[in-house]
Amino acid sequence: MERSQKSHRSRQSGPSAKKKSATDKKKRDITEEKKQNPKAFAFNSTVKAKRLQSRATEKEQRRLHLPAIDRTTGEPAPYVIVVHGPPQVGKSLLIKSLIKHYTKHNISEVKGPITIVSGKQRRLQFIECPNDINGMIDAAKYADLALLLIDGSYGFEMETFEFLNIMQVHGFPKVMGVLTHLDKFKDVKKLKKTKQRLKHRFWTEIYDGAKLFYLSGLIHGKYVKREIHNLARFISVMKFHPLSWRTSHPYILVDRFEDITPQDKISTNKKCDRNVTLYGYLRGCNMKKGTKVHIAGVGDHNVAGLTGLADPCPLPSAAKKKGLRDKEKLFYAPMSGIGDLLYDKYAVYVDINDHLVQYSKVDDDDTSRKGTEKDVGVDLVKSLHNTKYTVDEKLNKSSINLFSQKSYNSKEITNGDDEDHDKLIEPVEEFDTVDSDDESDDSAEPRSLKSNNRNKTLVENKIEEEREVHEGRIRRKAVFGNESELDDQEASDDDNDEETENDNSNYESLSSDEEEEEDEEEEDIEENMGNASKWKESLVERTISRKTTNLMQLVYGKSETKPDDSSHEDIDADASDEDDEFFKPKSEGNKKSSKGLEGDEVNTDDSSKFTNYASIKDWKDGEIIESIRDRFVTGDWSKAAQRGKAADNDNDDGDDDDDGPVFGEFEDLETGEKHEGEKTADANKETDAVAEERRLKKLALRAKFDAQYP
Ligand SMILES: Nc1nc2c(ncn2[C@@H]2O[C@H](COP(=O)(O)OP(=O)(O)OP(=O)(O)O)[C@@H](O)[C@H]2O)c(=O)[nH]1
Repeated sequence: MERSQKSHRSRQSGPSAKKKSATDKKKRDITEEKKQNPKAFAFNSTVKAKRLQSRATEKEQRRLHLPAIDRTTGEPAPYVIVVHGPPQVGKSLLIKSLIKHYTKHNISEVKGPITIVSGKQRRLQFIECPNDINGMIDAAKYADLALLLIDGSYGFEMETFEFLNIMQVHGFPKVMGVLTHLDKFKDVKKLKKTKQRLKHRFWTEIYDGAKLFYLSGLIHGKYVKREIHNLARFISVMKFHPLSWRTSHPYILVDRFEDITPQDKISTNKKCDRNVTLYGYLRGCNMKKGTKVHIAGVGDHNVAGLTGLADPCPLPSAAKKKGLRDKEKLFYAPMSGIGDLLYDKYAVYVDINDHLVQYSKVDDDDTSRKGTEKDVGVDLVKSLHNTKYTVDEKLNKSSINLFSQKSYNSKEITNGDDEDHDKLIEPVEEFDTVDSDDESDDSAEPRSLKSNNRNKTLVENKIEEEREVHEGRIRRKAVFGNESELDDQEASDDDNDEETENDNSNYESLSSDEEEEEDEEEEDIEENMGNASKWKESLVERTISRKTTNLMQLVYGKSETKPDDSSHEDIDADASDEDDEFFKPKSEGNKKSSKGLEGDEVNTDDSSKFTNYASIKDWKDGEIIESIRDRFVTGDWSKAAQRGKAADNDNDDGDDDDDGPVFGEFEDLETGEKHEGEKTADANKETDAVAEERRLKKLALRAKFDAQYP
């Protein structure tokens, strides 16, 4: 038997398909035609299509901005990038790493603004934000982008939130978070969890999706090249939207200053008025001659003259070519001692490299400076050092706190065996001066005692400040109210030996449970971060307590159309409660609420609406409703006293323990003077008759109404 061989399947695509003969091509054309599906790009689901469309529109809207008027003439001034963070977080190192990335130059120290050319059309000016409130306020005024450095191994510190608050006041510039010290984590899972936790917190504080960079550690004392590259790329392409106030006001970030007062003038009078030249890029709009200027931290001054100078760090030539050539990667940092020859109006300066001079703060203190001759540069730096000290001291003494503190009470320890001894002593002494309730022991204590050393201060927006000694210095940890609550709960719920929130490694304890599932993790984060669940709880409570009482129903009885049982019950319960409150002497009401606070049904938001379920009568019972009917205008007042008494007796049965004696008092007030009560009833007989008549009329009206609208 002959079997027909199965023919090869002809190729539909690829190079072999192209080699086919003309007839094949024809065939293929037909099949391709068939393949084309006219509905390929149509939508299947209308819901999905609608969602897609609205998303596209939203994206479009987000991209739209008010047209910004560009008042700048010539080359735009460099964008200012403020690097902010608590002490020792790695600000200088980040600036150094970024400068190295952009310019391929190493800088030994970061002092004052450092200008670099980052692209054909962009210059950047990096500046380290000082660690004091005044410095932060100034930085918030001129920052185009704020890099918020956060010590990942430690968590958020108060400085970050203080700076965020200041920025909110001065017009929020662009903000990016950078997590450092992540190499301190040994456990990968813990690291991951911490990253997530910090990211969510960061998002809550700024906006959902705010950029947060991770710097995983150091290589040869510098941050990882790849990570710095990514960060730099982000900064290079970032769009800066000008803040309206800034665009209409001229301002300068001074990157160099010289005291040009003649020497002889100073020698005759040390406190003479000085002439100072300030250099910097003019931003915002043009500055007029003769206007007064405000120098931050100095005051208002007259400008003797304004001169336009050659750009010390010009943009590369406009010739078309891709990228920057190394030659053009310019930078300018006069205060950091970088830059070659400097020309200005008064002189020409030749900059001598720092390592040739070698002066520093430490040498200064030791009075063994290496330079033998006194020179201006040394003096200048020395004066800068001095200024820095006084500002710090001033700040320490003034102890400004942005967040209001409910309690201020701190302990401190001294650390004898540490190389950072000097650093530690300084703030500790300062602490002594502000301590109100000091329980410190001056003896040298080991660092392991840090946990006892914590001190919590409640701040306004649910961020608590915890001062503690960490790595030989005092740090102000930011602890979030609900986070610590959660910790407490966890500590009490779990039998694990997890540390409580007061513990030193609180931060770690949060992420120490390794058996948790991913989704649980997410939940955990949610609870830690947002106050969502908390506020939702109180919302439900509030809604219940705010249910309006149907007075009409109470006075005129139930209508034909009954609301559903549960809500009816609620309404009645509330109403009875309020009535009780109204008809009871004050002491009774107070007693009730104080008793209630011990119970479970505490409405802490609105204690006036508090419900004591024990004393609730069954208001569905027609008899009980009848018993208070006469307490209203439409009721029969002559019987009111007696009925009231009956109702009260009912109540007495409910809870004898507490209410008994109080009700005696009540009886005294209302019905104790019985004759009087009767007397008034007699005297008002006529008015009662009128009231009765009115009541009947009303009842008739009601019946009529009910008949009309069943
Ligand atoms: N292990 C580790 N060390 C880091 C990291 N970042 C910075 N450091 C180190 O932390 C120390 C402080 O870094 P700096 O750059 O001087 O920090 P700073 O914020 O400028 O400090 P101040 O100017 O004193 O506020 C340096 O010794 C850095 O090497 C990091 O991610 N991991």
